[in-house]
Amino acid sequence: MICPKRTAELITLHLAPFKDTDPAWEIGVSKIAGRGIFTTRELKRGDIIFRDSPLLIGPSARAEDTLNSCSVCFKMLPDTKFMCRQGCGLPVCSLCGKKQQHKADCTLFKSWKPCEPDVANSLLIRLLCVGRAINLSKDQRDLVYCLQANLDNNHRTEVRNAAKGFHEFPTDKKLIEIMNRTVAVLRTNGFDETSDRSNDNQEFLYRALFPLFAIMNHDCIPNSYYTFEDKTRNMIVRASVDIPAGTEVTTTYTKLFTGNIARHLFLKMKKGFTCKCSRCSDSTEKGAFISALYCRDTNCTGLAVPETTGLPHPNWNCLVCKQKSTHAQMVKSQDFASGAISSKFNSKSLKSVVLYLRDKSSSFIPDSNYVVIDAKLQVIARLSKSREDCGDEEAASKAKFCEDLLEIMDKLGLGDCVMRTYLETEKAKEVK
Ligand SMILES: C[S@@+](CC[C@H](N)C(=O)[O-])C[C@H]1O[C@@H](n2cnc3c(N)ncnc32)[C@H](O)[C@@H]1O
Repeated sequence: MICPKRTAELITLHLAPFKDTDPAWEIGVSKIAGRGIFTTRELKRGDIIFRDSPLLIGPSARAEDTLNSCSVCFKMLPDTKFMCRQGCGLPVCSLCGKKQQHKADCTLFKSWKPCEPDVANSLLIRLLCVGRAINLSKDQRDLVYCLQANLDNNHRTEVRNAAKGFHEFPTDKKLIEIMNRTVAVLRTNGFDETSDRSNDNQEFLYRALFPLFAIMNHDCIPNSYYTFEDKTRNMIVRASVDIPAGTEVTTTYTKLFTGNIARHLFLKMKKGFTCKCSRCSDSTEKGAFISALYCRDTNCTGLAVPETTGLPHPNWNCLVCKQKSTHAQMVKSQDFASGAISSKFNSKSLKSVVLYLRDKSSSFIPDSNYVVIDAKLQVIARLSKSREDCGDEEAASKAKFCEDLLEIMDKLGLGDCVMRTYLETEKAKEVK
């Protein structure tokens, strides 16, 4: 572990523009893992803990993304003629094309001679965030190197694959090492392909490295949440709940509404660790029962929950009749319920989905299960855009769905977060 003091020095330099003379945070040794962030004073729910600005940022440009977003401001561009005319292979808007940032990017990419500069190539565009590390100052580079980098077998693939899109990609070992290291740092700490940040209803057109945020460890019931300032893309981290002085500040790397098994798998596969937080050690997830299914015994009305062994295929226990089931047996019920609910969505009538979730689905899957939660979230999102074929009755159900999800959040002990604000706002729209 790199010394918390040196990390704090470099981060303080990076955050100097915020002129925060009395920070509410400090970096220390964590009981969860390595370094962590701790409060220097008591904070109330909603208080700002820190602001952070991206040390590196670039288009996310994953294979499945549309590539016509500006590589500097990330605004969506028209579908055609969005590539830089200077031949660097990057999409850019006419305003940003004149900015210093694009000039530096353009010079760098042109020097590597893109093979097809007029064609948007996701591998090349995605590499921009990593390439920008080459032009960082010494202190900034030291800060990148100061952050944890989980060096798995794949971390060299990104640069190796993108290199094929250039005629003269650098062969200098030091430059390649900087880029590979940056990929690993982004994957471990950043808003990157491996992070599932849509949890809080926030979508990202970019990948970015926020260095102070990168020191925060994960908890499935975090005590902080983040939002972004529209214009600057700076991050603001606030207390979700009241936090005593000297407490570790945590965030979540997963969606808030996924069950124990799915979170375990995600954290293990994508982040390389096993979470041992209080939610993960409780098969009922604090009584929120997000993974729970009905007991397989048709004479029993109990809920079955997976054991908290951390295994991908745990045994399940009924909390009433104590019947044990294998994971394979329970997955059948889960798959049946998912199939039934998604076929309703395929029918295109939103009204029929709402009525199904309101009156029918609880006969075969508990309302607390994440499949139902996901379906309710989809209904809320669709109804917030348009009424489709729904009337007042379904609008009232939307308010009820928001209430159901807020209740689940309360059971989990989740305080303020973007999801809570969203659900409260959507509920208020229907309750006049
Ligand atoms: C974004 S970093 C967090 C800061 C890190 N502790 C450090 O010293 O730089 C993410 C890494 O921290 C560790 N980590 C974070 N939360 C954890 C948790 N709840 N349990 C175990 N390890 C965790 C994992 O190694 C993970 O890959």
